[in-house]
Amino acid sequence: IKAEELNSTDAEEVKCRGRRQSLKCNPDAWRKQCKELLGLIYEREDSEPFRQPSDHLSYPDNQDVIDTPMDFSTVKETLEAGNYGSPLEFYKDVRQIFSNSKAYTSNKKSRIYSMTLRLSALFESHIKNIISEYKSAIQSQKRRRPRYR
Ligand SMILES: COCCNC(=O)N1CCN(C(=O)c2ccc(Cl)o2)CC1
Repeated sequence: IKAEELNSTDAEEVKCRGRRQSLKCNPDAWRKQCKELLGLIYEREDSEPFRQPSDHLSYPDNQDVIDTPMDFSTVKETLEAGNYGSPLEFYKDVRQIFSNSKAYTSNKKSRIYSMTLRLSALFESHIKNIISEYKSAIQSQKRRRPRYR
């Protein structure tokens, strides 16, 4: 069979199988990428208040009870234990950290809250590519399922 006779999905698959597992085709590449992203976050002083679980109760202006506490050490442990099934689950937990801080503070100018704004800008700029590469790696692994009427 000639390469041009393959349809796009098969061609993708052949491309992925043939080549050593490059980032594009490797559905597990996201774990390492998320670890590196966490490293970037830990380098930022802005992450300091979020590296450990916070005792929310001791903060006077706690508007809402935080029903899902989250912090970066918990995210790090979950990732290193292999307990995230996809970068989307990682994304969900990290976003929880930022939304807790927002729910937490009464004034949007609070110092701690402004730290999460800078952190989430950094996070969002990196996580986008990790998730889209993951989705395309999954696509190229998928066999075309025959459609049964
Ligand atoms: C040194 O770190 C100890 C653990 N962290 C911690 O206690 N906190 C971080 C989470 N947090 C807030 O996001 C927040 C928003 C507005 C106000 Cl105020 O606080 C409350 C305080």
